[in-house]
Amino acid sequence: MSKNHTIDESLIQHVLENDVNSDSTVPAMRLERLLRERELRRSKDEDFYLIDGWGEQGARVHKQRLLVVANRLPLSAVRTGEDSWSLKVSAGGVVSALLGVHGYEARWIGWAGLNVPDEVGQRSLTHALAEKKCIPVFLDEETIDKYYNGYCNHILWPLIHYLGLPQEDRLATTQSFQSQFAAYKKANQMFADVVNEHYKEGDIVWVHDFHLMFLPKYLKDCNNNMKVGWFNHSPFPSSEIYRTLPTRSQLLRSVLVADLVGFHTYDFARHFVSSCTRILGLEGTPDGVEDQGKLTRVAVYPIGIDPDRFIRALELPQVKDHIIDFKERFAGRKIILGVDRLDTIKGIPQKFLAFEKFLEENPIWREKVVLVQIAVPTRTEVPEYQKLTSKVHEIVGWINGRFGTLTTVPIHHLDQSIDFHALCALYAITDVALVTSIRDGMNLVSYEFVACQALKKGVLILSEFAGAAQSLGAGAILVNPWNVTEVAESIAYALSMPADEREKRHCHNFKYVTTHTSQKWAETFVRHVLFFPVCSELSDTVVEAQLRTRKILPLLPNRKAIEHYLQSSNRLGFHATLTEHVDAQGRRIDQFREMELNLHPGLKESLKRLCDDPKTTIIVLSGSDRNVLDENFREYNLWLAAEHGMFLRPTTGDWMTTMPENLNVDWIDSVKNVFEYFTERTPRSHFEVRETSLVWNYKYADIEFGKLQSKDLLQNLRAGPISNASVDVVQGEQSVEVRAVGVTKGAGIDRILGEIVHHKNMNAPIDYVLCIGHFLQKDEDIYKFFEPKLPGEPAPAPLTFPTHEKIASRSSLGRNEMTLHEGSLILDLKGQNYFSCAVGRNRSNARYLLGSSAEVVSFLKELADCQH
Ligand SMILES: O=P(O)(O)OC[C@H]1O[C@H](O[C@H]2O[C@H](CO)[C@@H](O)[C@H](O)[C@H]2O)[C@H](O)[C@@H](O)[C@@H]1O
Ligand SMILES: O=c1ccn([C@@H]2O[C@H](COP(=O)(O)OP(=O)(O)O)[C@@H](O)[C@H]2O)c(=O)[nH]1
Repeated sequence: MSKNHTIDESLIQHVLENDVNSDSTVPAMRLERLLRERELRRSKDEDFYLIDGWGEQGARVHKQRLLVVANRLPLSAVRTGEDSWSLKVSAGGVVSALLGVHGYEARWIGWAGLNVPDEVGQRSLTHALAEKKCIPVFLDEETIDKYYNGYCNHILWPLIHYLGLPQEDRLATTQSFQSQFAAYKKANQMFADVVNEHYKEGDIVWVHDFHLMFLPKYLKDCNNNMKVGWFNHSPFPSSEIYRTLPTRSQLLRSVLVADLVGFHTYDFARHFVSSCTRILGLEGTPDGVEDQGKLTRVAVYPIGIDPDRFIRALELPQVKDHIIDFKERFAGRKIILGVDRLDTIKGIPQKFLAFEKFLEENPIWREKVVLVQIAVPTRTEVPEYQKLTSKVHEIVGWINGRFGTLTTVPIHHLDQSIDFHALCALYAITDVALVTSIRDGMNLVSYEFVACQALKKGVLILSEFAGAAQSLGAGAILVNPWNVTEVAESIAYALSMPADEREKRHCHNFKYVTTHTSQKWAETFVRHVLFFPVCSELSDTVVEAQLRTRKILPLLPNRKAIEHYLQSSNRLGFHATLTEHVDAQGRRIDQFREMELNLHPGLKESLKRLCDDPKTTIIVLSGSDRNVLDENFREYNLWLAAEHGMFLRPTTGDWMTTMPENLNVDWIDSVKNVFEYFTERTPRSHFEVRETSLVWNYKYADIEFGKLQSKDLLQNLRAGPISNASVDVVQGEQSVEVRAVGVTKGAGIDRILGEIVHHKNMNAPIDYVLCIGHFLQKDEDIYKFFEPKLPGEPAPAPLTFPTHEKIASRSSLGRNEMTLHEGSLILDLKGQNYFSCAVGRNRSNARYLLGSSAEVVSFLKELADCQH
């Protein structure tokens, strides 16, 4: 950090301390000017800035002190003399993300990356780091070896990334395992000691990652009032893998002492909770893990980057110079970029093998493309990493030897880290970024690439095993890195992708990356350590997944349906397909227009005529809520039934509820959280919250991606919010709906009919029913309701008017005298005056089929034209 930087900061600090109190907004022009200057200076001096004690926007001063505790400090130290040090920004996503967080009075506690055995060294390094608000934990050589190289990187890291426990030399492994575990605990205690030394009452302690799973326990053992959050940056594997770890229970129990436990994705959180339930026998709830009344909250906080830092950097002269230089160097060739720590989880060999396959299959590209791979050395003392380095070199040599020429090599491989400016320049000029992690907590390289691509709009090929696949999957090409053929084909596709598709994909991701920042991630997590909204407890799940079918349907015999209609005198019509996503001209709205439901314009006139016939009662029965129906049908003389019949509105009059009194809807908030999470990560998906159900709809999203996301969403619902709730999960073609048990259109109809008969004072049975709809399987019980007898089924009990009391108990309506004899028939369809009709779906419990909404429109027009 430059000298100017320090003066600048202290000036701002001075203004803050003298002009404002802790809670007020700072309007002063002076401060604004200083902030602008600081921004300008930051963009000039990108070497390093740390969580700096106040808001990036400069609007509000937070006095919240935060102790960030991570194994690695954001600065790694290199000794240049007995008491002099050079500090360099550490590599890795945790550091990058946390460097983008502002607004806290923060201190970072961690290891500086080397052993400093002597007192002079420790004192001078402590001093040098203090300027950057960093506090070192000094680990001795043996602890570093056994804790960091051993237990963390040889045992835990491969295990949580699904690579399993080390298997070679079982006896030695077992012996070293025990001493490594002891060192792990010792190191955690050393971190705890430093935290305790610097802790002030009211601080929040934010512990990061799998290196420090014992820390929450050690801290709380000392001071139970300390607020401690633990966030895991890596995957948490399925309990089937995790349970192989000999020390599995102790680690889980220590983490559970924290006030809040966070993960990047729902999958990781779910795996953690199920490990606690299966291994420790504790109870998993929608909010976390419960142990004898004590709840540890477990939640999802997907990390982000500081996008502005990258966007601003592209304007810097140093970056522009790099861009010119790289463009010259790689002139005439498309650039594929890989940026990874040289880690076993990053799938670097897989990436090279896929690239080799691509070159093999696409000779025309051989001299027109280069794969630039930045492989940042990491954990170089660990044998697996040493083996990986040799393996990677061998593959690079092989491919370059095979496809290189006297003037070009296909793979430009660097075993080095590069500086921030060069990295930004590389991101900006890249055509295709290639991320092939075989497992990755998130993968921030993919976010950084997107942030730097506003001009070029290059393609991101992203492993489906990276946490980032859930957030950037809509714009990326998702691949299985083990499938080299698929990756090779994706490279070919990405290199020749049309500009409009590139742009569309890039826009999805750019929007996500620039709105889901590391700042927001940190603010949400820290706020939740202090306060967390707790959901209520749930019971019983039912999952409806398959569309069960009866037969292939015949087309609706229009003539016959109309003839019977004309002969009848008390008709009932049900419709559920009157709304469509259409524009004013009746054209179906495409993916990139508005998503509001509108009454099909071609229907308006005929619907009006049908509704106004006194012999006909029309009911629109929908899953939508009351507002949607009011907006579309206000002007018509028909009945509206919203939320699958839970609410009913007569032709004239107000909405009433037909909802059973004991209906449990306590689960709605927790389901909403899951829907919100997936909606944010699935562009063009949306969800609706109603009083008795919620629907997540991905009809307008990319269908492939929507399907993938819906699978994840379902798994996460089942494992969490609805694991014990009285709900039905109904999968539509492109939707997932969660409803209170028993809410179906068929169940609704029973109550609705009673109301109508009563309301209209009907004194003759209904002698014609037309029921048209595109129903989910769950709602197809409506067809059966009117069906005298389905083939192979026993005849249903005849439908009669319910008693006065029965109706009154089902409804909130005030009641007049019944006009028909109780027990007399409501329906008199004679088996032939019933026309149930599915729309656009071949297999259904309906009797007939209409091919599309347009066919519904033309049939109803025909019907209206025939009546007088
Ligand atoms: O400190 P090292 O041993 O050199 O390792 C570097 C970091 O690697 C891991 O990063 C993870 O965090 C990223 C940000 O959340 C995430 O995007 C990535 O997928 C993870 O691998 C590790 O978890 C960190 O603790 C290390 O510092
Ligand atoms: O030479 C380099 C190349 C990359 N990075 C950074 O390393 C981080 C890698 O984070 P990611 O989440 O992708 O994976 P991790 O290394 O944390 O597992 C990114 O922020 C990169 O900008 C770095 O510091 N030096």
